[in-house]
Amino acid sequence: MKIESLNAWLPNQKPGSPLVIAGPCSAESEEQMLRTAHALKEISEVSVFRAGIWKPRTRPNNFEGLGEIALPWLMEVKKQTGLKVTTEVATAKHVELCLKAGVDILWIGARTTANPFSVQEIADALKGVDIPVMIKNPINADLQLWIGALERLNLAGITKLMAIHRGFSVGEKLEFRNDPLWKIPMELKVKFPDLPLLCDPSHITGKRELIQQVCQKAMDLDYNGLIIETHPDPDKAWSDASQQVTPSTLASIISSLAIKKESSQDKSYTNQLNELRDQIDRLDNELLHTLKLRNDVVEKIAKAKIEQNVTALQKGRFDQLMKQRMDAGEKLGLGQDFVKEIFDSIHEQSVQTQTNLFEKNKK
Ligand SMILES: C=C(O[C@@H]1C=C(C(=O)O)C=C[C@H]1O)C(=O)O
Repeated sequence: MKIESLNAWLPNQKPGSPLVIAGPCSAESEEQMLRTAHALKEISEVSVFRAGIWKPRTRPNNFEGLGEIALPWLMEVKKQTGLKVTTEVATAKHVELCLKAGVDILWIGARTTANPFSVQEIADALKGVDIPVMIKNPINADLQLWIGALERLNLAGITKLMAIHRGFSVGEKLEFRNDPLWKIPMELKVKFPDLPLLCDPSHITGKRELIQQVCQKAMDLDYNGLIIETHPDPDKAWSDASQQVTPSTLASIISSLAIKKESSQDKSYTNQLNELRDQIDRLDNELLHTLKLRNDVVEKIAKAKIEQNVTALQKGRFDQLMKQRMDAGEKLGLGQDFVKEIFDSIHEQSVQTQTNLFEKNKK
């Protein structure tokens, strides 16, 4: 993918400080938007104003956004405050209306990203247009679908692309509204290092009290920016009331953040890091060696099972083993989920090794 860096098209963005996009979940009135925008303008880090005009809702008969009539209000925000403005588009018609009005940045929502037909329709409507587009992760935990949407826009000639991490629907009751599954955006960042990545803590948490901690985590993971729902009177918001913050809360969240740099040239730091990374390299090699030894034993077990015509999977043994490993891990201060994930993966591979040998032995 050919992606332009943030600074190439947002020249006022201070290098090293996060891009902050803020504004209400939904446009409710011109007065509400201007009031929010004027308060946001006073926060120097905020450079883009957001407001939803077309709202995809899970169930019918909920507030679905005011639609087209709110577009001139967005433009009035831009005129009065100088902030760039952005809204969500889900159809070619939305794109056409936004382009006609002069909206600066578009975003594609999580439900739309999940549907390649819709993404392609938007990409086609943007052919030959030079406008930044932000793409939220699909609601389901599918990195390829997210990449696919970015590629569709990129193939249509959009090079000012950004990804927004808003968490994933996993259908379980969680502390957060959407499961962040941090490893998915991290994989995206490693795969496309030039692609700016923003965090949407409002949709991840669903609760305003948890927003600060998620913002800090995003900064610790080297995200390029934040998109945070902000409302002058959050409890009275027409949508997503519990996750919106006031402009003054937003200001204190932003000023509380410890912004880290990507690297440091400090001599004693680099020396220390090199030594510690040597240790990691050695330990990882030992881990690999141990895994190879374990695999040799698994192969011996497979041969014994072939003789006796016994199944590869032994649920009782695995349950017992997992319990013991998790207890032992906990005593060592390792997280239970971490230990479980590792042994699940080792076990899956082990069973696979055995069934491959069973198969080979048949021939
Ligand atoms: C290796 C075995 O086969 C499978 C793999 C296991 C493992 O890798 O530890 C454990 C139980 C079995 O499901 C075994 O039966 O011991």
